[in-house]
Amino acid sequence: MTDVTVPRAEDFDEISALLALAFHDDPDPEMTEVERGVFEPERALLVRDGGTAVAHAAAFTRDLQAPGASVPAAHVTMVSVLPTHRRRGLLTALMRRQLREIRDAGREPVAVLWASEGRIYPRFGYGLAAQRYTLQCETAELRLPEPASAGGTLRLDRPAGHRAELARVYERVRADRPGWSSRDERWWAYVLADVKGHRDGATERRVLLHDGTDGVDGYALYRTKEGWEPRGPRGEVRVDEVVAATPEAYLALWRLLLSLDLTRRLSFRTAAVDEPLLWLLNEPRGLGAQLADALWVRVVDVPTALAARRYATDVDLVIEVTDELLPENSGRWRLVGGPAGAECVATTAPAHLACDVRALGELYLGGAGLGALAAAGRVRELIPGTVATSAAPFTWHRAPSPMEVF
Ligand SMILES: CC(=O)SCCNC(=O)CCNC(=O)[C@H](O)C(C)(C)COP(=O)(O)OP(=O)(O)OC[C@H]1O[C@@H](n2cnc3c(N)ncnc32)[C@H](O)[C@@H]1OP(=O)(O)O
Repeated sequence: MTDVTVPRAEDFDEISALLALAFHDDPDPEMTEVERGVFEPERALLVRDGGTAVAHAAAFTRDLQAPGASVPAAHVTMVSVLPTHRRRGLLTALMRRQLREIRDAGREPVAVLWASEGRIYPRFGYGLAAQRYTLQCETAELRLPEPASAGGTLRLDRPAGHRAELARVYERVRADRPGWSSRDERWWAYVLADVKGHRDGATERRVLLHDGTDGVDGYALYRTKEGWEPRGPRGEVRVDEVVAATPEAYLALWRLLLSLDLTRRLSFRTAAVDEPLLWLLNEPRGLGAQLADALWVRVVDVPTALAARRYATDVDLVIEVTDELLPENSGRWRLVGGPAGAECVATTAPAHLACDVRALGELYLGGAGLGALAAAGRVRELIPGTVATSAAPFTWHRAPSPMEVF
C-alpha cells in the first residue's frame, strides 16, 4: 500500500498536473505559477504509487471570519485522487491524517473548504456552514433606486495598482461578515491574478472604486464579455467581488454594474443569501438567484472553536457532542457566552442538546438555524424548550457569505 508523505516545494508541478487531471483541465502554466505562490508544501499531503503522484490534499494558513471574531482556520484545498486510484480509500486516509495534524498542531480550531461535490465531506465531519446565491440576471428591466444624495464618485481602473486600497475596504467590511477569509500579500496576489486561460472570452479584470468622504469605501471587481444579436447588443457583466463599507457605495457600484452600456446580462457566483440587492431592486426575481452550497466547516477542537466566536445573545447550555474521527471532541461541553465573548469547558452536567460534530460546523458561522437542524433530527433536544430559547444566540446579524473560492 502507498504511504502518505509531505511533499517538497519542487513537487508542485507534479501536483498541479494531478489536479488538472482530476478536475478535467489542461495544465495551465500561468495558473500553476499563481497557485505556487500560495502553496504551503509543509501543510500538504501526497501519496505516490511506484513514484507517480496519485493523491493529494493541502491546507492554506488563513483566518476565517466567524460571528464577531476572526478565527485561525485550516483552508483545505487541492484535494484530488488520480482516476485510476479512486474509491480505494486514499481520500479517507488523507482526510484522517490531515484532521489529526490540524488538531495536534493546536493552532486552528476549525477547518474550512469549498466542496466540488457536497456529498464528499460530511463523512469527515464537515457541515454546510455558508450558502450563497448564484445570480444570472437579465438586466434590461432591472432598476435600482436613485441615490438619496450626490454622495461619492466612481473611478474605473486596472486592479493591480490599488491593492492597498482594496485591502483596507475588505478588512473593514470583513469584520462584520462571517465567511470571509483573511488576505495577506500572497492572497491579494492570488485574488487579483488574472489568468488568461480562465477568462472564458471575457476582458481582463477591472476595478470600480467608490470614493466616499473618507476615501475609498467600496469596490467591485468584474469583467465584461461582448455579445451581439439581431435585435442589438447583448454583452455580459461578470462580477467577481463587490465590497462596500457604506450603503451609498453599495448602491453606486451596483447601479453602474447593472446598467453598463451594451450589456444585457450580469452573472455573480458568490452573492450572499442576505444580499442587499434583494431589498433594493424593482424586481428581485430578476436576479435569477439560485441557492448553492459554499463553505463547509469542520470543528476540529470543540471547546476552543465554540469559545472563539461570539453569540448574538446570551447563551448558557450543555451540548453532548459525538466525533468519530477526533474522539477528544466527544463528550459534554458547557458553553457560556454572549456578544462580548464566550467560554466552553467539559462538564458532567446533564446535556440540553445532543449532536454530532458536523452539526457544530453547520452552526458555526451563524448560517444554519438550530431549529432547522432540530427539525431535521440532526440536533436532538434533551431538555424540552432548549431549541426555542437557544436558537437566537447562534445566529448573527449578517448571514455568512463566501467571498472567493480558494
Ligand atoms: C476541498 C477540495 O479540494 S474539493 C475537490 C475534491 N476533488 C475532486 O472532486 C476531484 C475529482 N475527484 C477525486 O479526485 C476523487 O474522486 C475524490 C477526492 C473526490 C475521492 O477520492 P477517493 O480516494 O475515491 O475517496 P475514498 O475512496 O476515500 O472514498 C471514501 C468514501 O467517499 C465516497 N466518495 C468519494 N468521492 C465521492 C464522490 N465524488 N461522490 C460520492 N461519493 C464519494 C466513496 O464512495 C467512499 O464511500 P464508502 O466508504 O461508503 O465506500
